[in-house]
Amino acid sequence: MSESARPPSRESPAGRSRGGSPLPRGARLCLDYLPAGDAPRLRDLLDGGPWRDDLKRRVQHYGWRYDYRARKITHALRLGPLPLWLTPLASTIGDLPEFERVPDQVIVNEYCPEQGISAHVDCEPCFGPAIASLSLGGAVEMVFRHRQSDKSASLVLPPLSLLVLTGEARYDWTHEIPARRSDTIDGMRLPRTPRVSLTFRTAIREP
Ligand SMILES: O=C(O)CCC(=O)C(=O)O
Ligand SMILES: [Fe+2]
Repeated sequence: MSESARPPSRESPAGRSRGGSPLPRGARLCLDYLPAGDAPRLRDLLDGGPWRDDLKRRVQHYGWRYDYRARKITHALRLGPLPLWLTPLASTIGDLPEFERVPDQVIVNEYCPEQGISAHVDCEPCFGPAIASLSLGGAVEMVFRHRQSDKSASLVLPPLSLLVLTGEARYDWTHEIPARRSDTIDGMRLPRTPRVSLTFRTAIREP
């Protein structure tokens, strides 16, 4: 991972998701967050990583293993510090204004066409108030649904972008990636291609 100075990244148009409904407050998409030249090495490192296939999609856990069933992280699930190749990225994400400290937990999700992630709020007692997902590979649509109303919004996550969720977007809205074969992006039906995301979080440890 290059540690070269990162140019200020572009953001998605102020607070608007596709279709025009406002993005949940506290959601911010940084376009071209990862320099394109850093992506191939990251993809190679992930390809050779410790994939787990206990879900419908393949995942890798770093820092702490997350127990999807019990929805918690315990001392027993500590995997150790993030690998060295992830630490420069974790520390630049930790410098974002939304983060109080450097993320120490990362989940890598691999989505083949027709795979998604169902509507959820990232575990509230397990992880801190800011969450950031870096996208690699094919673009997908993420859908947000307000937990107390029928409001929804959706956003295309392009490769190299970083989605940061805090506040209402983190706690009051669910997010999901519909399991589909294609997405309609800018009026065009685009078949899905494999996508990998890395989600950075700060673990809240058991006392
Ligand atoms: O793949 C993504 O961008 C989101 C992943 C996600 O929501 C999660 O791991 O909790
Ligand atoms: Fe999530």
